[in-house]
Amino acid sequence: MQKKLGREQALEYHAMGRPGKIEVIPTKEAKTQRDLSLAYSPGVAEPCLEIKKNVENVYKYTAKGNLVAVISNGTAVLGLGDIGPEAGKPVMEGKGVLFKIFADIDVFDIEINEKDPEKFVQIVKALEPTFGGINLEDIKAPECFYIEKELRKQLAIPVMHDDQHGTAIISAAALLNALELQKKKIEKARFVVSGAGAAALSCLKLYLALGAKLENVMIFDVNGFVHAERTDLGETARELASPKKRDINLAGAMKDADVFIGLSAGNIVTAEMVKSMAKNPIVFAMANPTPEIDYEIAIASRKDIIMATGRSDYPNQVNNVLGFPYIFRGALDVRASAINEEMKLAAVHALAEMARKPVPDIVNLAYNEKNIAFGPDYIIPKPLDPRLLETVAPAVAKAAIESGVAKSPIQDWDAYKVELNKRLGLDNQLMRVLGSKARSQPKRLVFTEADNLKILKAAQLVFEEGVAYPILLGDEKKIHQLAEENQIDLEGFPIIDPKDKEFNEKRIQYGEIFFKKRQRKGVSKYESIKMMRDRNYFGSMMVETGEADAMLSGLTRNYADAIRPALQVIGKEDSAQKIAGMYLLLTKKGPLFMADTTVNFNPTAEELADITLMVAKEVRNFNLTPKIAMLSYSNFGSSASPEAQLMAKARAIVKERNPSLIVDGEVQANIAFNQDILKDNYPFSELVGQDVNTLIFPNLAAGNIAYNILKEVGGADAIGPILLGLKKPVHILQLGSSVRSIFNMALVAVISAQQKCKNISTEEEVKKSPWWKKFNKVAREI
Ligand SMILES: NC(=O)C1=CN([C@@H]2O[C@H](COP(=O)(O)OP(=O)(O)OC[C@H]3O[C@@H](n4cnc5c(N)ncnc54)[C@H](OP(=O)(O)O)[C@@H]3O)[C@@H](O)[C@H]2O)C=CC1
Ligand SMILES: CC(=O)C(=O)O
Ligand SMILES: [Mg+2]
Repeated sequence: MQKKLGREQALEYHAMGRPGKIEVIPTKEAKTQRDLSLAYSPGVAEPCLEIKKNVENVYKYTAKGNLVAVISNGTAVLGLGDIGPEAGKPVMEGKGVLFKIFADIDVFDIEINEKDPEKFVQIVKALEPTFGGINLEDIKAPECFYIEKELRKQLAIPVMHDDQHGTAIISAAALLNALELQKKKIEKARFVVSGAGAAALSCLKLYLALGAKLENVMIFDVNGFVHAERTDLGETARELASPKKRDINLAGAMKDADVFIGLSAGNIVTAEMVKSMAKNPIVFAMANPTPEIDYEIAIASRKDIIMATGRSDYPNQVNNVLGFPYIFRGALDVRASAINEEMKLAAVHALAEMARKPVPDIVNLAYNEKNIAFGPDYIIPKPLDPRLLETVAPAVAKAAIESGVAKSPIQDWDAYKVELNKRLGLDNQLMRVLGSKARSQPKRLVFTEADNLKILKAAQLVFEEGVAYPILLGDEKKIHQLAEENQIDLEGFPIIDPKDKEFNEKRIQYGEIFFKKRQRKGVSKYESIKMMRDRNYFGSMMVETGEADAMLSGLTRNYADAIRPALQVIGKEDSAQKIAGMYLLLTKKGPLFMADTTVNFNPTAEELADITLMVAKEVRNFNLTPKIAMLSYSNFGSSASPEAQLMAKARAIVKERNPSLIVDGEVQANIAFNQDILKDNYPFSELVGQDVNTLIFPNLAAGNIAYNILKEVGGADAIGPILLGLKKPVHILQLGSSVRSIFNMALVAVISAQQKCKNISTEEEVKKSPWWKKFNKVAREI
């Protein structure tokens, strides 16, 4: 149910906070006077002199080895044409983001105001000392061919024009698989290529290297059939042009063709043309953002087709994001002096083979599919597949070594793979897993403060991301006005104002249920019904009665007021147990779960044990094994104070109740994370050899202070508070949370609803459930 993005959202995404998508972050301490003397003058002179003595030392003492320039002059930006260097900058920044998140490569995006190829080459050449590699991007043909050829000749670092070779590599991998599935031989296949630009001609060259025959190829550009007698062709187009002039157009050429390759412009191919192709045709319509033929039209035109586009919203996305991060990763890691044909072919085969292997669950989850498997709808790996890095980068690195362009060959390939996976960042992976898990079974989520702009934006986001079906509580008029003022499309979500007379009956029904629960706790029937005018009671009751699956509240209320209704209406999982609050911190070292940060001020050892066991259960919900440190200011009995003994005692109770849980303490936080000290001084500890991911604090003050310091000073993202111990998922947001934090909490709420409320799971069922039945406008739109 993922929705198309709106213009406003795209603009707001780029403009919000610090404009643009990137910043520079120092990698060394630079806080004290000493740090500064090392980072800059006088200390910095030492690496300068070492590099002066031997220029190769630049890789040892500077960021060059992991730094790629994404360079464009904005003359062929996506399929938008010559829009200029400034207008191309968002694409180049975006590419920087993809390099970073998929392969941990740092990027400076450089937009150059120069169309003259010779001058462009001179400018880029002069940048060589700064970078470990150069990714040329969105430079139009035929200039791009000359520019890349010259730079490859003149520079000793890898240079790749991604629109040419990235596209060629990915589409070639997809083509090999499609040909196999369609039982066609590349040598015999008849190709029609639409476009004679950077991408199209390079793709064709690579297909020829893989066995395609030029005599079986017909190329078309904006002026029609590309043949040797034409005088308007660039050098590369001339090389590949048909030797004979023929009176034929695209439609004529496509008759009986086996393969159509489109890298030109949108909507230039018709269903009739596809119908006229040979049996089992392959159609790659890769123009962005509009393909040469619409996916739906193409697949409706015949059953035996294999169809791919450059878009993420259809199967078989042939897009260069599958290549450039990993190709450069492999090239940088062996200090390759170029990206040569061998390396490109290695990437092609690695990608093609990867698509034939069974797909891990995390990929199925990420795409909300049950069983992605090699076949007509899956001929190329998916961009969110975490195996791409450990598959493509080593293949490229190996080919660089074997073809003699690697200056720093890799010795230990197993260690290299481990290093690559570390680069992916556990926190990124975790967020992807959470997103995927939530999307696999979206739930109905009540937002009690829907007359707040941040909540409305978050509700829109969770719906668009396919994470949840929002139910909005609040003043309907106010909500609509806010939505209108801020161009938020409410998609017709149910809007319920519990105070409205329209909901009299519902208030009575909920009030009676509530009265049964609280009648001996000092609440009268009249009061019970009246209390249902309060959105927190009403929302909690929706969850309690199964008319919704989870609830988010608290953005504008104090914690105690927000949590009370949930406790009274829904109650605890186990009446004897405590409830507790946990935070998930996404730190540079990976995710850290911290408790209790929000509910229990001074828990006893028994209560701490309860909290620890609840946290352990929740950590497993995140697909992680809890490795728990019970924190204090002393280590394993080094202090006899009651405070220190409290944590040792809590740990003993936990072990008694769950002997297999990895948990130890009392221990200081720094020791819990320092394997050397642990091994040397406390070899008996269960934490030796374990990456601690869960911290239990002796009291609320310590936990709360610690997570806030990590967040504010350490720059960690905080998700929480995640309320533990309630029968059904209700989470109380922090006062003033950002839209992103609310979204993250929605993921958490949906995931726990998946465990706790298995009743509603499919879109069909949601449409039938009470609030949607009532608001049948939504039922139509979901
Ligand atoms: N899916 C992917 O990963 C990628 C997709 N692309 C897409 O491919 C397209 C081309 O990009 P690129 O090669 O960099 O750009 P170029 O400007 O280098 O090439 C565009 C080519 O398309 C031709 N063309 C334009 N309109 C038509 C038409 N109506 N009929 C036939 N040919 C036409 C042009 O002809 P002429 O020269 O005569 O004007 C030119 O040969 C873009 O849409 C781009 O988004 C590009 C890279 C990667
Ligand atoms: C994907 C890409 O690089 C392009 O469309 O230009
Ligand atoms: Mg491009």
